[in-house]
Amino acid sequence: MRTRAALAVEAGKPLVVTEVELEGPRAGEVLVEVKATGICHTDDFTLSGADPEGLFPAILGHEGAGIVVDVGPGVTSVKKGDHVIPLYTPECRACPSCLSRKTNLCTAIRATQGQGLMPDGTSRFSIGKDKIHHYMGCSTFANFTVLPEIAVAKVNPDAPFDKICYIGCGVTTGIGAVINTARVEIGSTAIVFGLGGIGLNVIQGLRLAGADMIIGVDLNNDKKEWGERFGMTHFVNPKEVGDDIVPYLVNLTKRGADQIGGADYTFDCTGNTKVMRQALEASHRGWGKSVVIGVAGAGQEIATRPFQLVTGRSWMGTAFGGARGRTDVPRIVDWYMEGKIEIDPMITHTMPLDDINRGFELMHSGESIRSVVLY
Ligand SMILES: NC(=O)C1=CN([C@@H]2O[C@H](COP(=O)(O)OP(=O)(O)OC[C@H]3O[C@@H](n4cnc5c(N)ncnc54)[C@H](O)[C@@H]3O)[C@@H](O)[C@H]2O)C=CC1
Ligand SMILES: N[C@@H](CCC(=O)N[C@@H](CSC=O)C(=O)NCC(=O)O)C(=O)O
Ligand SMILES: [Zn+2]
Ligand SMILES: [Zn+2]
Repeated sequence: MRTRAALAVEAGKPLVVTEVELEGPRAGEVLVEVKATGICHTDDFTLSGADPEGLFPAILGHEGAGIVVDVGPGVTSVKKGDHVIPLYTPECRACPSCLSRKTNLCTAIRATQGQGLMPDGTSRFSIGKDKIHHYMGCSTFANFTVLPEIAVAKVNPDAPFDKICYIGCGVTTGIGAVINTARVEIGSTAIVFGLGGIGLNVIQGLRLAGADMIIGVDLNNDKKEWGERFGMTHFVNPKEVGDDIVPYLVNLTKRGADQIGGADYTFDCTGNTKVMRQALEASHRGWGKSVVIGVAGAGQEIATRPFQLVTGRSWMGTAFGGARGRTDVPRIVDWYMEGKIEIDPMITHTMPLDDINRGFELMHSGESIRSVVLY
């Protein structure tokens, strides 16, 4: 069949909307009609050329929702007509990682996924004789896409595609980082660096978890109102604080008899390695946990004095908020349907596929929280 798609032709260039050929699902695969897809900063990161795994030409996009329209031989867990969210972190429930119960990082198909291929080592997308790479196993910037069965979560069919697509990455990553990775307790203090599509979901996760003090840090003052909308209690713009934001934040988090300061939990949602260091060092001596969510470009490294770790701070990271996709994503969709979490206000812009590059421009200018492409 043929499908419309936004093609990443080469690094640093706008996407090109065109028709591509799409082969049907093989054994263990499903064909999905994508109804909506969010544009995440990670799509921009890969398009920029900063991703060591970036491949071109490729069909990017990993934050979608749609309907199963065909299944290949042997598929048992979903059928035609099911509403699904593609999973860039699949859940096979059989690999050593899934069976360990210690991680959500299923390893069943990670190698081929990183090469832009389906698990059998081939691509379903092409233009003429030229192969097009898949992306993060999802390629939701195509109206139709093929995914492994283990990489789709079946969700409530009443849930609106244009909102729940965001659960395919941003919502789950932010809330999951708080609940699954940091395991924040009621009454905690927390600092969130970067109040974009991920950081605001960390903030709503902290509100759900019952954190007392939720400090948001962003260079853009417009984000103050956004943070407050989802539970932030204090806002700090580093440009207004002076040379070093760490002592400022440590001082801000001094409470009662505890005059050491530092937050119980900190989260980097910027992808900036200097900010990652600030986040670690602004966490509490003895027990502070600092979670790296942001993705940094090829060649970048984090640094701190080992003494920061010797004195009890932990540096940790999270992919997809530690969520096991097929198990946890349907539950998060239900939380949305039950009004337990908010999504609608964060989707600030929608557009047809033809205007997808505008979604990237809105991200660059800081005007959008999330742009969603509607097919
Ligand atoms: N680990 C994971 O599973 C995931 C990681 N990510 C990554 O998370 C990061 C955030 O993604 P989005 O929220 O979609 O991006 P975004 O572009 O919507 O938001 C980034 C925010 O950080 C702020 N910011 C930038 N530099 C800053 C600095 N030095 N100090 C304070 N604030 C600063 C910006 O003003 C903006 O508000 C990206 O690096 C993205 O690739 C995204 C999804 C999943
Ligand atoms: N491919 C990159 C890094 C990209 C990355 O870290 N991706 C995150 C998800 S970001 C979503 O918006 C992730 O889940 N990583 C785990 C994985 O197995 O890919 C690189 O090579 O640095
Ligand atoms: Zn993402
Ligand atoms: Zn697995």
